[in-house]
Amino acid sequence: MSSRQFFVGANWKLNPCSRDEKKKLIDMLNNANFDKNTEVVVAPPTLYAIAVADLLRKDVKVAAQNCYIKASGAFTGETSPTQLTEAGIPYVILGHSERRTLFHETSSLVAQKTRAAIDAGLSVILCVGETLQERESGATDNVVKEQLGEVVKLVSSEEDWSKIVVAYEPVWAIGTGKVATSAQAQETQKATRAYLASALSPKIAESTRIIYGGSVNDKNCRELATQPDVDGFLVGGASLTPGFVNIVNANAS
Ligand SMILES: O=C[C@H](O)COP(=O)(O)O
Repeated sequence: MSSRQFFVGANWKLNPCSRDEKKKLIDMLNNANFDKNTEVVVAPPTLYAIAVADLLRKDVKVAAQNCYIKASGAFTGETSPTQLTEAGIPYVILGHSERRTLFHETSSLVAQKTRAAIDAGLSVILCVGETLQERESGATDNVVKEQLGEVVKLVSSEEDWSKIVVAYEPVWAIGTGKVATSAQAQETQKATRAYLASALSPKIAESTRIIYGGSVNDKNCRELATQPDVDGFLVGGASLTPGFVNIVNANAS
């Protein structure tokens, strides 16, 4: 049994839009019975991050969904990692496939953001994952290695990696209802851990949490959670529903 703490992140993406919806989600989280052994992190839209952190129970942490590589300057529309730290936001999601695809973020930029976020004192949920075409052509492990490899070039110490949670999110499973099988998630996450062992060190590989994201819901989470290299989840759509509580508790006995 691994000593890694189970981790469940809620990625609200660009939701909710109304104050009422936001309040309902916060009430749902504040009234939930969460497994005490699971670390729970909620990523609201950045505009709401401070308000959500103020209203949320203190055993649930808040993440931003993105940040820039610079602390300040003429970068219209961006959020700086230093500003997040100053605002008391401890986590940031970086490299989400929606950012890579819709906003053309390269693995190199994601790596620079990861470096900047850690330098500013943030912890990072670092997303990686392949497209359907890449999976079908047998390129999954290489795609994940390439994405992580850029980060490894800039972030290599044990201390820095203790601030990173790797989220394996196959692009074909995100928001599609097409969850990876537990065998597929385990196979890729095991290979990802093996890559971290060879590129960094066995110690870093053993202690880094590798979570799964992509159509996780309260029905499929328990089976996925049984896999030895699945250390938790990054949840999109289902994090906006009451079923999220069961996902947080997927690893509880
Ligand atoms: O960050 C979360 C992932 O994009 C998964 O989203 P989903 O659970 O809606 O498939």
